[in-house]
Amino acid sequence: MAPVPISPIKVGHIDDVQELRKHRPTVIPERFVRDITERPVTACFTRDVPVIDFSELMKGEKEISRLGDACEKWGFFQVVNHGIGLDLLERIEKVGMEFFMLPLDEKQKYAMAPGTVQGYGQAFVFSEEQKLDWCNMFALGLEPRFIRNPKLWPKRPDHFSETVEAYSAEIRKLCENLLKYIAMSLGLKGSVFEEMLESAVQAVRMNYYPPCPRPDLVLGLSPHSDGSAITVLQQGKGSSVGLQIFKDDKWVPVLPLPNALVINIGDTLEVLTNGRYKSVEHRAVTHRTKDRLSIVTFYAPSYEVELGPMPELVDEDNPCRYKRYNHGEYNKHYLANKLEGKKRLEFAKIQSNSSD
Ligand SMILES: O=C(O)CCC(=O)C(=O)O
Ligand SMILES: [Fe+2]
Repeated sequence: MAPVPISPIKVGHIDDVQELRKHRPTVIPERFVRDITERPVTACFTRDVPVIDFSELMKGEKEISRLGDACEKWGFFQVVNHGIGLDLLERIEKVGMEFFMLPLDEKQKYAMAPGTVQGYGQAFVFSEEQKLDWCNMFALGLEPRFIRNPKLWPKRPDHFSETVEAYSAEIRKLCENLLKYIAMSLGLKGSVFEEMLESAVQAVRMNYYPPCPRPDLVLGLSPHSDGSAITVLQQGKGSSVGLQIFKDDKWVPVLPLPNALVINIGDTLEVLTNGRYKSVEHRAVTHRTKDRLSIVTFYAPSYEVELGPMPELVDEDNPCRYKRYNHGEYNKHYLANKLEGKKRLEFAKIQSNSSD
């Protein structure tokens, strides 16, 4: 079922979760069953993830300071009145869902090769022992153009590619603007991040989580932080509640708000802000009867860029916590390791005795 490996990585047999669900609806293969400590508990700690009104950010100080608070205390927020047409949000969900509903052999024309992250399949699987996520993914590199692999752009469903293009252009503008306001919330010049990221890398990943007969035993997506500067996540309308963030030692669900987009701080922004705005561990859980679609855009620096904490955010009280590195190197490291909380950020950390 997995594509023919070109790399030496041995991932073993990876069940396609939608096919499993179709043909053996009550079976959960061992590779999906999590160790007790990793299993999601059903008790929910509901706390309201901050909501930022994008149209208010343009008006000045007050909302920008709320944005700063959300980045500092949560690392996650939902943005409303973001200016992206609702029809476009609906269209991307429609083509995304239609893609996942195609027959397996059609989707496998775009199979993700082991150890890579573009195409259809399960990313971040590196060994036969590793637990699998109850999820199917489809991912495409978008910008800069040289990261595109035209063979992986699906011919079906109709309008898939043009919808992805239109959607991604809008999301890119939103990312640029959010980074501008995030810089302003730190008292920095609005263009500072944009200048640092240079020609930003943008990728989109659609995650489809079929219902699972035992949501208590599996994870939809393993805990991780994103390697991006920021991530924009659209939760499908009518999808089950699935995204959870790790806050104050508890898993907190992000309850979907109609037409809002979820934004989170990635590892890169944590480094640039010297840990003032931290990336946050998050995961997805499944539901017994409902499925779920999420459409996720990663907005990250150009691979050539050298990164490190900004001098403005380093002083005697805030000593430099991260080394300088080439983002391309970090990206390789990120992609070569399984999803495991914030472990991959260790790459950039200067070891100290402090707790973070
Ligand atoms: O599906 C979700 O809500 C989480 C997706 C996510 O965290 C990711 O794709 O990096
Ligand atoms: Fe993520």
